[in-house]
Amino acid sequence: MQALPHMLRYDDAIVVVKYGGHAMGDEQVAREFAKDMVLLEQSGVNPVVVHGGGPQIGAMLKKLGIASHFSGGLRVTDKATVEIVEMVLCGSINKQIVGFINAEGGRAIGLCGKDGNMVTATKLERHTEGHTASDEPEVDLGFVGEPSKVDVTVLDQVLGRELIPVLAPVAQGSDGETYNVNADTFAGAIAGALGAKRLLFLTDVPGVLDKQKNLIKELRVDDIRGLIADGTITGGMIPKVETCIYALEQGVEGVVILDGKLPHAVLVELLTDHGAGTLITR
Ligand SMILES: Nc1ncnc2c1ncn2[C@@H]1O[C@H](COP(=O)(O)OP(=O)(O)O)[C@@H](O)[C@H]1O
Ligand SMILES: CC(=O)N[C@@H](CCC(=O)OP(=O)(O)O)C(=O)O
Repeated sequence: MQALPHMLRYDDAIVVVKYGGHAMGDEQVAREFAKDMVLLEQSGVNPVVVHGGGPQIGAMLKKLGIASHFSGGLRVTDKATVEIVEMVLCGSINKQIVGFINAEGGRAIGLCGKDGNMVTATKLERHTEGHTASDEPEVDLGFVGEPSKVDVTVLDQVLGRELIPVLAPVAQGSDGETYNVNADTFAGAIAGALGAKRLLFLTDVPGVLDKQKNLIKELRVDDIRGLIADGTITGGMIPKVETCIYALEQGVEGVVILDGKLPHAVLVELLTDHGAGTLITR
């Protein structure tokens, strides 16, 4: 009964769930995640899954003897690397998640940004090794893109028809090239374009932590800027909270960062009174 008011609140709402590569490491957890997506869909919510796969791309590149490194949290992506990124994200990972959802009785449809011109990317033209040091050498990230246009026509066709879209963060550039897009950024662009009620980031920490490593349950956009400035938020959490700010500015009502390894994290967050992670609002 505790879930009922929450189910009413999310009835027919779009919830974008970004499922990070670290969170999906354990098969049992991935199957539980798939079950949660089916339950949400059956409860009248419209879940849209955007998955990552950084560690899995890394493992495949290693197997093939292709060296890989990151700059400012993004993978430097040459021609050979982008082929593997597309193979791993749009191929094995996307189809594995689709399969897990289908195995739980759902009907998933696996797509990437290229399908129906959903996400068009432009080459990300930045940047220096660090986030702030201007004297550091410029790094060419190669085929790393940022979404420049989102066309939700395909998703509009899919949502509300008992289908669960599962999206891989690969996009086509207006130059015809294939681009590797950070999955957080991709999820933020999709959530913004769909006017999602919630954007959930499933990661490997309980949420945004303070300096004493305690969970911060609620944050406003202005608090985030302070936490970055004073060094509380660092590393991979920076692009994540920057995406939160972008999505909120695009009209998403609330963004939650939570631990994807927690059993049924999404259900606890959406359908219980206490929630599961850090809720970020405007
Ligand atoms: N204040 C903070 N609270 C929580 N995590 C933080 C914080 N600052 C930095 N981090 C780091 O951010 C990481 C999450 O980002 P990332 O590794 O990119 O996740 P994902 O692979 O799920 O996208 C955490 O594992 C943690 O090491
Ligand atoms: C440009 C860039 O860095 N792309 C990421 C795409 C996958 C991703 O973002 O996966 P996680 O969410 O698991 O980190 C990469 O190549 O690893």
